[in-house]
Amino acid sequence: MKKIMLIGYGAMAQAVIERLPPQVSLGWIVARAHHHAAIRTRFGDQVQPLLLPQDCPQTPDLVLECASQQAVAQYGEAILHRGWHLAIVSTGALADAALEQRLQHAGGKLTLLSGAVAGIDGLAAAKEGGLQQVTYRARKSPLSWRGSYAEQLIDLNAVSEAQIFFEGSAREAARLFPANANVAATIALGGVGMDDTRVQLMADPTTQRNTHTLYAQGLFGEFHLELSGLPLANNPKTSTLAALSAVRACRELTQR
Ligand SMILES: NC(=O)C1=CN([C@@H]2O[C@H](COP(=O)(O)OP(=O)(O)OC[C@H]3O[C@@H](n4cnc5c(N)ncnc54)[C@H](O)[C@@H]3O)[C@@H](O)[C@H]2O)C=CC1
Ligand SMILES: O=C([O-])CC(=O)C(=O)O
Repeated sequence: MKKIMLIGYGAMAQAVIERLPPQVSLGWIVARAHHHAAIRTRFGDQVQPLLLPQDCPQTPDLVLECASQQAVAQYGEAILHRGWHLAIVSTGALADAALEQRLQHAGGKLTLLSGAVAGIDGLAAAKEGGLQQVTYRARKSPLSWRGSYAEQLIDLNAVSEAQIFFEGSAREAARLFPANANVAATIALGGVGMDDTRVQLMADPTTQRNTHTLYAQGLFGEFHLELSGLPLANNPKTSTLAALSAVRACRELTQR
């Protein structure tokens, strides 16, 4: 039996808990203090709520970050420094170049989950031959952008047709939209980097989906990938596929 630590107790963490493979158990949840009573009530002694990963008395087989870019910045180094395996979904944290360097040199094992997008394997292969252009566009409902920096760029209540409200680099997108543009960072890290990956963010009142469009061109030829994902019921910002990529990381623990 493999025993994992989850960081976060929000929509994605709940979706992961519901789908944990049979040979994987949840041992610890790093969560804000106000979640601890609910965790104890739900899991009894089986799962220990923690304020910090470092409070864990054992070595988890995997630490699964499903919380925020801020959580990666706050705990990432300490986890890796212990030699533990950390898988992160809030990949946009690596838009902070200094943090990326610290995590790369901290030890342990860092895995970037594919999250809400597909095609990163092909993009990384294409990179071996040289990539000339990588662009990414996210199209989500106005509801999915609510509470984000988008509110300063567009009137989300008044948007009547699909509208691009942000264009810039993956680094800018990931930092300005920490709960919405991690995919931009994932694509950047697999391809031409944070500064050369061009990103468009779009609000579309006619959609209920989170649609990710990836275009890459290089020596290999070109590809155009469009993924139309269903958001989680509890968080319209987050695609179901992102949670499933975390479940897959758990399943892989049992397949080694
Ligand atoms: N790579 C990808 O494709 C995607 C990545 N994400 C990332 O996953 C994160 C989680 O998504 P959801 O669960 O839907 O968000 P959510 O807002 O429903 O839940 C986040 C949870 O993490 C907790 N949290 C945040 N920072 C924390 C910290 N420093 N310490 C302890 N707990 C902390 C919050 O209290 C909350 O319980 C997003 O914020 C985003 O960074 C989300 C969607 C796609
Ligand atoms: O789940 C999604 O559709 C994408 C997302 O939030 C992100 O890239 O951070």
